[in-house]
Amino acid sequence: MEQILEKWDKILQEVKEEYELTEVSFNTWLKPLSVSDVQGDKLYILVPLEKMARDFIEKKYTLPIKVAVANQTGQDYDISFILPEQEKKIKSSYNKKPAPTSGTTDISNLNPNYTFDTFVVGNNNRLAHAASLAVAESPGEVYNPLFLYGGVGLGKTHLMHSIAHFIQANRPDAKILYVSSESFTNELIDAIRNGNNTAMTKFREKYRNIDVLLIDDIQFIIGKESTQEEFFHTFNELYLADKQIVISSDKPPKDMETLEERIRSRFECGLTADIGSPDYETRMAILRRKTETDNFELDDDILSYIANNIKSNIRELEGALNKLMAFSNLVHTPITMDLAVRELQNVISPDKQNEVTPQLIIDVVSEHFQITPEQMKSKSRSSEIAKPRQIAMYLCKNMTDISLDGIGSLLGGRDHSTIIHGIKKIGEEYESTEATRSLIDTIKKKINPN
Ligand SMILES: Nc1ncnc2c1ncn2[C@@H]1O[C@H](COP(=O)(O)OP(=O)(O)OP(=O)(O)O)[C@@H](O)[C@H]1O
Repeated sequence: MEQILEKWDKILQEVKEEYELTEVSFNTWLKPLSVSDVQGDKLYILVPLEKMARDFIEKKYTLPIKVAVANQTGQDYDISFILPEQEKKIKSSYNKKPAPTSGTTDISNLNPNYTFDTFVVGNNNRLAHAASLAVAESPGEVYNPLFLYGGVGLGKTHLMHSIAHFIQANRPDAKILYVSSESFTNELIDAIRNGNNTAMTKFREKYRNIDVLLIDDIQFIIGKESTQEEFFHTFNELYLADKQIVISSDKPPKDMETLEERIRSRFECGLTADIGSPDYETRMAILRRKTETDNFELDDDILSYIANNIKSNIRELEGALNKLMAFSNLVHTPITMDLAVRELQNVISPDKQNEVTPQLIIDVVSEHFQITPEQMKSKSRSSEIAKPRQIAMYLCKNMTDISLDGIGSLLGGRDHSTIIHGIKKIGEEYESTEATRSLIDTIKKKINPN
């Protein structure tokens, strides 16, 4: 809540600038708005005007504000606009919710949209997804602990919330606790600060009297001695009682250098699954699913433009789409490629997307065939490697100015005649075979969507 309050003026300014609102529109619709409350991932915005105005603001500004809030705070919120007479009711109903006590389920902090149904499975997350589903189906029985790791914005939290939702739906009696390692630390510090045994006992009861504990972003407890110590005992107690533990982190246990050895070895005794960067197909599938869910029509070329230019972070991928949706909603205009390029210029660097280099071609072809660029450069003559290599030769010749010798040296020091042979072979297949033509065209689009 504090973070949003602090940034509120900036959030409104961002909407104003992004959508080029006039002073009159800004002063009439946005300026009167204020933050009423934040409850979990719900942001309540107070509209001190009549209902009609509220409805208009809701229709026109929900997405722009959602995007600006996400940009300014790094978090996604569901936005609700409320009238003054609703404010009291919302606050009191939330406050009535009992604070989680020992042994109760506390998943009020889960995002309802993060479920297995909305999670797109690709090569980058197949193991992590399968392991999460297995754990959700049989908590405490298969992989314990389940340790999920991967870079920023790749779906760790989404999978953890999916596990919690699934268990809650199928085992309503199970006591589930989802918490970030920061909250765990803060609660512990509060209990210690309280200085009495009751506070500490309460803390321990809360964390040790449950069936499933999901701790997100465990890397934040590293180096905090008393938190590590407390976590170690919590972990042991749950583990010995066959209770399910799911942990996420930005790196695997072996790379968490300052993590105590005894904790590291506990982490490694279950299953460790990583989530990598999504490939082009997965990025497209995620974008398509989101446009379907939000009922937003967007040309495949534009989706492909986004998928080609935002590669390593799904949060940013979704952010780009949200931006286009907000824009289209606001100006009631279908999004064309030109508009998309213009609107996303701060997210996607225009120079980058046009620059087709031989290295980019090698990377994209490798990714397409799921081999590594090193394999492409290797001596291997197996058809799984040789064919992609020849395709890379052909594309380098057709899409860049590089010399034949240059292609040869990039592809593992191959001589001139090998490169000519490869280019000729694929060129002939392109002319004579429909399948090769469509394959090459698809890869070309991945390399340069324009
Ligand atoms: N495979 C996927 N299918 C659909 N949506 C996904 C997928 N992976 C990630 N997302 C979406 O991307 C966004 C970021 O994911 P999430 O918050 O789970 O990332 P994270 O790995 O926990 O990031 P961080 O390291 O910042 O905590 C979320 O909106 C999530 O729903």
